[in-house]
Amino acid sequence: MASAAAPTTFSLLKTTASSSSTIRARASLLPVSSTGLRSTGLRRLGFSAADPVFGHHVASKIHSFGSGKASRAVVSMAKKSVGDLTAADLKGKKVFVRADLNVPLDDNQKITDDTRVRAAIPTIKHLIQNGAKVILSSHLGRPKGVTPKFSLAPLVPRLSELLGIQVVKADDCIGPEVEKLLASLPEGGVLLLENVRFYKEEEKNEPEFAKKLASLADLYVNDAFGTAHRAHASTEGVTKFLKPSVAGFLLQKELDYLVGAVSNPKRPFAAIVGGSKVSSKIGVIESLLEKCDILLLGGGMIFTFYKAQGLSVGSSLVEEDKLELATSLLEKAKSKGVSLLLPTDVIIADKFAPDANSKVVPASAIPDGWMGLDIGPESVKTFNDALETTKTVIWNGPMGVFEFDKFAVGTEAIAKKLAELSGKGVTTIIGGGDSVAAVEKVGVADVMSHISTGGGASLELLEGKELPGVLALDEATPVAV
Ligand SMILES: Nc1ncnc2c1ncn2[C@@H]1O[C@H](COP(=O)(O)OP(=O)(O)OP(=O)(O)O)[C@@H](O)[C@H]1O
Ligand SMILES: O=C(O)[C@H](O)COP(=O)(O)O
Repeated sequence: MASAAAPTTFSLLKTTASSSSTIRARASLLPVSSTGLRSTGLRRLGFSAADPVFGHHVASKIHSFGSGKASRAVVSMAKKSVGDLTAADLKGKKVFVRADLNVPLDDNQKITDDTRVRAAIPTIKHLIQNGAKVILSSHLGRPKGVTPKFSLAPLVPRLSELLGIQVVKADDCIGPEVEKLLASLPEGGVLLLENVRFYKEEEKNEPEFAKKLASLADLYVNDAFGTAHRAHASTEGVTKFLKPSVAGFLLQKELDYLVGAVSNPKRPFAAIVGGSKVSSKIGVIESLLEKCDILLLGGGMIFTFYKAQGLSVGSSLVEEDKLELATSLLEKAKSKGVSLLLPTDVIIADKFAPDANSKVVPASAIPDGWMGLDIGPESVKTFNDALETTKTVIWNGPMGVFEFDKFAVGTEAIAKKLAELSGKGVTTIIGGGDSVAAVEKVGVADVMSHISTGGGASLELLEGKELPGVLALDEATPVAV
């Protein structure tokens, strides 16, 4: 039986960089000088300190992965960028922009989190400032046919405010009404199409529907990172009928961090993986084990690892059919020379509820009838000490049931630690989903190097999968900066 008195640590840190041949999202890795890259690269990507989402902190850090003479940066994902298009390419042109404006709305149809709207702005601004006519498209929710509560109408005021122009809204996404509104759209104007998922053909990626969408425009920009893992008509099909088809600034930034910084990190590189179940994170853990030096595990999945090591876990969440897998992941970490840390103490509860009785116990001493709902203070300290040594950190999945205040301490402590490290120049990447919600809850989202706007899409990228919405875009001509 493994001792629970100290973190389960395997081997020393790796010191060599992983091979980039494992990256399947086709990063274009170009050599750069240690100083000359940043401002040029940033201008090329269209970021500025004034951007609503990409503030100075993020802008000043992007594209500085790696270190020393071997320093290399991901200039693009080998995809043509909207930043490559100038006024000569754009003036008077109708540009179909697929964004992910799938935002949460309250019962009064008010946007409760506008992150995705703000994230879409740099691309749209670049286009309108260069005289293009922007046809803006998105889905919202998962409607089955035309469903008023999934209309994109609530997006118009916020988009108009952020862009500083009145956005025009169509009641359809194809057809004569859209064509009429487009005919009267001025250069620098934005026409927001209705929810593209009101047509079942969208998710079926039907070529005839994609062709109709494409027929509205002269060229295509995909900036919908959150939907890039879907091969739908507006994310993939449309590229077959519109050239050029290029990546927007948000899509590029997501790829630069979630693929670029992760596959070519400044080292030591730590990955923190939490969440509920190990089964939903197998791909992510296996992929990160190829790249990281330190792996910290938290969340509900740790109990499957404990049980695999012969510890009793009370009524904690356990996936009985994943015990062998947990053992093989521990062995894999060891063989790869990755330092894998499991929490040594946990906060346990007598029921799954916000008002449960709770106490801190060693991971080896969870009594029957109690369940682990957070990592304990000793583990937080051990994790923080390990993180202190790093230069790049990626985090996916909460350390505990952070929705209940009593069990949010471990998750919040990690969020605060990453914020502190970010302030010291460590590249900090929050890989989507609930960890983003946790970082926002603590109020430290602004200081992280990158907060992904994608849930499923970011997980798939971290698993090393190719995203159809990215693959479909035109290849870039590599440019040395
Ligand atoms: N010890 C635990 N026991 C049970 N559930 C837990 C535990 N720790 C964390 N969770 C739950 O895990 C959930 C998040 O897990 P998930 O795997 O979905 O993470 P994620 O990848 O960040 O989110 P998403 O799936 O939205 O991308 C949270 O709702 C949290 O309450
Ligand atoms: O919110 C998301 O993850 C994206 O907008 C994709 O939405 P979907 O899971 O409904 O395709």
